Amino acid sequence: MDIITIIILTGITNLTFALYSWQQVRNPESHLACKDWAQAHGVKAVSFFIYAIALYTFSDDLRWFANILILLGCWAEARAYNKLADAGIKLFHLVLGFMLASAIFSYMHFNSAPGPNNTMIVTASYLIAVSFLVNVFALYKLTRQHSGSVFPKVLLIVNVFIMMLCLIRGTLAIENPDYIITQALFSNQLFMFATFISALGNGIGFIGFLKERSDEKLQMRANVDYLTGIHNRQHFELLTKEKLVAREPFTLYFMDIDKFKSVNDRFGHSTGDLVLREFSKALLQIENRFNGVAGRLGGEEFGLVLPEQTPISHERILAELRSEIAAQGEQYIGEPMSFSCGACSSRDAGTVHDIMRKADVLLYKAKDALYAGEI
Ligand SMILES: Nc1nc2c(ncn2[C@@H]2O[C@H](COP(=O)(O)OP(=O)(O)OP(=O)(O)O)[C@@H](O)[C@H]2O)c(=O)[nH]1
Repeated sequence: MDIITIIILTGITNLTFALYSWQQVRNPESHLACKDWAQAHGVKAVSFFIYAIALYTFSDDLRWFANILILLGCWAEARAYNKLADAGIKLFHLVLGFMLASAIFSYMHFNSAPGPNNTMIVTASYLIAVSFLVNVFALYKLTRQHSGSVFPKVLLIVNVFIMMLCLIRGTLAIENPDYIITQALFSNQLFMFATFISALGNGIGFIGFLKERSDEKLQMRANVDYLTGIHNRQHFELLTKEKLVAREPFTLYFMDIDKFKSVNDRFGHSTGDLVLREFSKALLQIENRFNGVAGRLGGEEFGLVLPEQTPISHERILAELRSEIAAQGEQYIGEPMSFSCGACSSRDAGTVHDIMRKADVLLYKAKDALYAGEI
């Protein structure tokens, strides 16, 4: 395959991934870096197409322009990876990097022999390697942040590979003055092929990472109650079912905050929301301390699953929770608050729904008793 075909293929690959990433910008779950990455690869795609035309027409000016665009694409890509990893490199430094690289490249281009030549191969290779070094720095941080994901590692390997390739190519060109004449064709073909592979690797790594992250966020949304951050009803039921299937004996508590409507009516919904969030925090602490499951089942209704064996008795845990909500009531509405509770052991019913139904019946008995003034 001749070099111009490989360059065009590389351009098409960059363009395809750029369009996909650009389309993801509208996805509310996508990362902010999506837009920068799409722009960078759009610029790279254009630069490869211009480069192909430059080689075809033997135009030095077009070759210079294509190289400046390649540098711009590379530094824009560094910006995207920096944003993705929150690596802390300032935009100013990236712009400065691009300006310096363009200035050095332009100076060398206009002061060297016309046509592709040894000096320009060395200059372009080293200058591109610098921007890949920035990518490597940001991607190394990304791999540390997401050690469980394979995609940052793919991106890191691809970027180390292309950076090394640039350095080797530049060094070969320095050490061999005949490089351009004897090896250029083969070496450039190999180099462009490697650039094509790296475009593929970068695309697959980045898009794969984006998809993985947005799936994780969607999963979170599906499992977590939006207001309080604890499990929603569906996930609470699923986790409870897992305990039941694993035959881990437990008791399920159904809790309902008393007279919550009057909190909303007298102090406003934002205070009501605050109470719900604070109560959820207390439940979450219990979940973590006792390997339980806490969830918001509806408005001001909550579920708590506690393993049968806990270091302190369930009565004490519930008493702690009661004094916690009483104190929260004092703090937020100036009077103690309370909740009513119904309970059912996993030994007393066969399915999660049966357990919840039985606990619910007992909860409403407790409510009736509360209103009847019996407790
Ligand atoms: N602030 C806030 N209020 C909510 C939310 N979800 C449900 N509610 C309110 O919770 C209140 C529940 O009222 P009720 O079912 O009468 O319960 P209650 O006033 O606690 O009465 P009892 O349960 O019988 O003690 C309603 O006013 C709902 O508007 C929420 O997300 N935020």
